[in-house]
Amino acid sequence: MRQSNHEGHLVDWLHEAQARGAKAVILNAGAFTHTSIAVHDAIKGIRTPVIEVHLSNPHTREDFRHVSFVGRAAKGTIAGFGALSYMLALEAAARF
Ligand SMILES: O=C1C[C@@](O)(C(=O)O)C[C@@H](O)[C@@H]1O
Repeated sequence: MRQSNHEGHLVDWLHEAQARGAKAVILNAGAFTHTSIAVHDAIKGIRTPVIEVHLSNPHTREDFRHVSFVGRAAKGTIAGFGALSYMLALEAAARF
């Protein structure tokens, strides 16, 4: 598990995930979810499936959180279940 406040780290780690043969990436991109074309393009640029995760359900929050550049590129999204969102994403990653 990795954490960074820097968008470029997320881009680099997505590329690294493919280079290292990761089975999947579970990604909570935080506020970059709603702003980052760079993260969107990195997800599109790798074959490794990316599962978008959020603790909260962004669709029940402010309008600006209703757009997800990550979600447009991800295999699927799990949101709104708090920490359980990560467990559900792990379960999904293990099954495909
Ligand atoms: O940083 C965060 C947290 C979040 O990704 C979540 O896990 O609920 C949802 C985002 O909208 C927000 O910017």
